[in-house]
Amino acid sequence: MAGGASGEPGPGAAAGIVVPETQEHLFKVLVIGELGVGKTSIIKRYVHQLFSQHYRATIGVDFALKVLNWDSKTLVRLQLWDIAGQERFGNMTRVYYKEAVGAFVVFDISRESTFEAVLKWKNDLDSKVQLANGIPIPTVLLANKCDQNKDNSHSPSQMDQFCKENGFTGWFETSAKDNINIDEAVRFLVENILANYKNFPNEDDVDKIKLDHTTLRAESKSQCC
Ligand SMILES: Nc1nc2c(ncn2[C@@H]2O[C@H](COP(=O)(O)OP(=O)(O)OP(=O)(O)O)[C@@H](O)[C@H]2O)c(=O)[nH]1
Ligand SMILES: [Mg+2]
Repeated sequence: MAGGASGEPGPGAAAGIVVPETQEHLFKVLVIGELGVGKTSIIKRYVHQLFSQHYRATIGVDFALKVLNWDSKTLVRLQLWDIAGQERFGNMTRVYYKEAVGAFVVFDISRESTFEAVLKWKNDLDSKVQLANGIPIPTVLLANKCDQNKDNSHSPSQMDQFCKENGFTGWFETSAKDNINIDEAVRFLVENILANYKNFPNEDDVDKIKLDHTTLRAESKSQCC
């Protein structure tokens, strides 16, 4: 245990605690797409289980945090960046996209023009943020407001093809109103982010975990002594 074969007490033992073996990840995830497609509503539904019909446009960027007990050894902190639709015409997206490891591009199935803008968002994203190995960050397409009538029907196989051709990891029909497929879409994105992480661990993240454990020990010490 903490003392090890040498008989020397380990750092956890010195502080009177056992350092947990949980891996922690902090993932920055972007939510982008045209005005009014439901980005804020999807995040509110996912994080707070709330929905409102009332539309208040996001100005600039908003944030939400969701902590996921992914499995018995993995804790994921998802930092969701809710970027205003009107930012596509601004010049801040480069700043907002920095260090993101995953993204959702959202459109509204009842407004075809928002689907037409999806590739503008995807191209903007890919030109401004990549993984350390230069490949695009995993990006999931969300066809939101699936509780409404469709403006144009793209069949599932057409959507599959669209995703394949344009570098989307996958797509989901969602409804923030009726809570359809939102948990599933997030789970799918996180699985893909974690798969990348396993192949190319991000050193900053690893350092942060080390720091967290050091802090934990320091805090425990200050409490007990
Ligand atoms: N029927 C229906 N309405 C939705 C859904 N999601 C969002 N809405 C409505 O669509 C409107 C816009 O939603 P928001 O979440 O504010 O849209 P947004 O993408 O954050 O918009 P910006 O902040 O301007 O970029 C609101 O009136 C919501 O109530 C949905 O799944 N179904
Ligand atoms: Mg918004």
